[in-house]
Amino acid sequence: MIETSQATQFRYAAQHKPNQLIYGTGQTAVITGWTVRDAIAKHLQPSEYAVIGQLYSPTRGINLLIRNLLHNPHVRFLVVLNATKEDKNAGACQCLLDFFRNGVEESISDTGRKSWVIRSAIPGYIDIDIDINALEKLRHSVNWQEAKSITEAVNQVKSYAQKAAIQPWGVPLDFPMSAVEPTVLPGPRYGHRIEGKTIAETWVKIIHRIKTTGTIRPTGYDGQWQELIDLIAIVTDEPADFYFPEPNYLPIDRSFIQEYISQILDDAPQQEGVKYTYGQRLRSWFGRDQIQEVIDKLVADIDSARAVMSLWDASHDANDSPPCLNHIWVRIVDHQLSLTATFRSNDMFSAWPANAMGLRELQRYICDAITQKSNHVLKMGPLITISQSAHIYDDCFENTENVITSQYTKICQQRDYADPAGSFVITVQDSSIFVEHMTPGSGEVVNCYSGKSASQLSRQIVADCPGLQVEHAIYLGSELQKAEIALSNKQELIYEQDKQLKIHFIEN
Ligand SMILES: O=c1ccn([C@H]2C[C@H](O)[C@@H](COP(=O)(O)O)O2)c(=O)[nH]1
Repeated sequence: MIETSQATQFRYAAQHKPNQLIYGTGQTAVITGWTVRDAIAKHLQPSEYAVIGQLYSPTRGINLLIRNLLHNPHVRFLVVLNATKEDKNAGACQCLLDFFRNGVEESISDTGRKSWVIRSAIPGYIDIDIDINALEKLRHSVNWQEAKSITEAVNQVKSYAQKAAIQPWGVPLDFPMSAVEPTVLPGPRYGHRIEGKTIAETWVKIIHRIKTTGTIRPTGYDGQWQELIDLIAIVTDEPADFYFPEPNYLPIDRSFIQEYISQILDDAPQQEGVKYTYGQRLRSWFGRDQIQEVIDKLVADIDSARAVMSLWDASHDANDSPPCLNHIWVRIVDHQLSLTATFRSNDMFSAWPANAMGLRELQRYICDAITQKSNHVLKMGPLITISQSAHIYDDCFENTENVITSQYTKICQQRDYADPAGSFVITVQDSSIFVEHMTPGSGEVVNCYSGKSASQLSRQIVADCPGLQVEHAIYLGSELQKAEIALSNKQELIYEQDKQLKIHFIEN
């Protein structure tokens, strides 16, 4: 605390996310939720606030915010701006207010971690390592107010700033924090292809791939993430009403998705402090309704490869918060309508499932509209997302591990053996191994191989069909090896594909 002739000045010291905050010298912390923090800061003097910061998530953000407040006992006032649709969807501000209103109880988090759970309808957790007496002291020492608009928040901060300086409620407090250190397996950094039937199944495979082989890097947001570059996810069969697993291990539920879909499909007015919405970029930002234009274009020319929607605005987006979803492309092949969406940056644990469901709904909307406006009978094809920076934030590592542990093995067991690269029939005849390569559907023979060496045949097949599924390729390698063993012991062993080698009984 520094006494000056004009006023008492305090210095806010952030232990967490220090570069994401705007610092002042007053005694009021301003939490702006999803409203950009500068939208408030520009109406205030630094002497009127202690700190201004955003809060997005109740499960990830509140814990760090509370830790920072415990370290800054000079903060005696809190203004929580809970103004936008995004705040309502996320529930973080609501949950923070419930912390001050109702407190916490010792319980178990969604992922089975012992935590202080906020007494709120919205799940929010605080680390159990924090002393409950400190939490109670904080709750009772800070005067808080909810604001529903920027003006209301600004007025509230100004009115707190009128008060004479108050003593800090205690000394700065810090509590230990356990870090989850990931181990990383080797793997390619650039270009991954992951396919699944549903968004849920694909998601588990995605987070497994990133978590096991992603590079650990700084995020630009005072933390780290694990990242793969250019990850293509292909969802083939998401049902119209969306598949939510039971129990639901996704980070979203049906009610969230209902709200979220309108952010992609519907226009939204520009609002101070509120970032773009995808619907706004698609429907009106460039002075045109790009969704309608894509529909009209494909109705006029079903074979068009020009059905593009662009969300990146080169004249604006060098600035703060450019959209993560940048490009959408719709294609019709064999009466199947596919949609490919490119994200420059994608939070694969927390955001991808909602992004994918929102895009799937857009795909369905376009598919239905084209069907209605034309004579074409269309089926829904795959949804494809290309995530350029496909990352998982370090504060989600533990949740990610939990989902992988509980779901990944189960998902890998649901195999189907249909490889679009076709199938192979292996026989041992006379003095050679014969392999016929056939198409997946009708079983037409498209190639034949023969030889005595399993490794040589494997190499030829892999060179001709580099897109073989990994499991299929491993299977072929082991079958060919069995065939080679049978061939070199022709008197004693019989090879039959997919069966154990049989012993030849020679009758005397
Ligand atoms: O629809 C969205 C919107 C945002 N993000 C994530 C990606 C990044 O983790 C973060 C945005 O950070 P910047 O790249 O804009 O700094 O939000 C998504 O995954 N999907």
